[in-house]
Amino acid sequence: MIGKLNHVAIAVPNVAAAAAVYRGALGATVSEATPQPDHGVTTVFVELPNTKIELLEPLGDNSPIAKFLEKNPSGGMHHVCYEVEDIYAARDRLKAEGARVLGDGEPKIGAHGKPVLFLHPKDFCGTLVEIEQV
Ligand SMILES: CC[C@H](C(=O)O)C(=O)SCCNC(=O)CCNC(=O)[C@H](O)C(C)(C)COP(=O)(O)OP(=O)(O)OC[C@H]1O[C@@H](n2cnc3c(N)ncnc32)[C@H](O)[C@@H]1OP(=O)(O)O
Ligand SMILES: [Co+2]
Repeated sequence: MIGKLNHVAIAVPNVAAAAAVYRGALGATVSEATPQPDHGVTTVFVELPNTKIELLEPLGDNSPIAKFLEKNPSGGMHHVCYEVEDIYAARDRLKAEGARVLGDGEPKIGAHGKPVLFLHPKDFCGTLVEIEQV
């Protein structure tokens, strides 16, 4: 069911500083920062030959990554995103298998303008999993 690794996300306290590290020391191609108010984050994407790194900074008072950063003040690996062909079929299969789909269970439009869902880390080896329909 899951396909390519679309991105690995790193939550950071300051996305501009993190972007400068990737652009400078690591010599990567880095996007501009994009506020994503519906998701409570500001994102920067680092383009790699085979996938992307998503840098995330909290946006607003109820950011879903705020608590993660309290526990990891320097930042840390936050989630992985796998591609799926049909997000509704994937959701229904995951729910049938007893996995917890976060939020109201309805896909939201993510940073790439595609539908995304998140799955509870406790059901996936302690890793927050995002699925994105491509
Ligand atoms: C613009 C969209 C963009 C895209 O790619 O398109 C994005 O990726 S947006 C990314 C930000 N949005 C989200 O992360 C939405 C889904 N996340 C959530 O709903 C929350 O972060 C949640 C529920 C996973 C955790 O929320 P919170 O930290 O407030 O809850 P708890 O402290 O109760 O955590 C429960 C339990 O899970 C552990 N945890 C939390 N976050 C992670 C994580 N990133 N990876 C692994 N484990 C995580 C936490 O430590 C708790 O475990 P416990 O043993 O009970 O302490
Ligand atoms: Co993501």
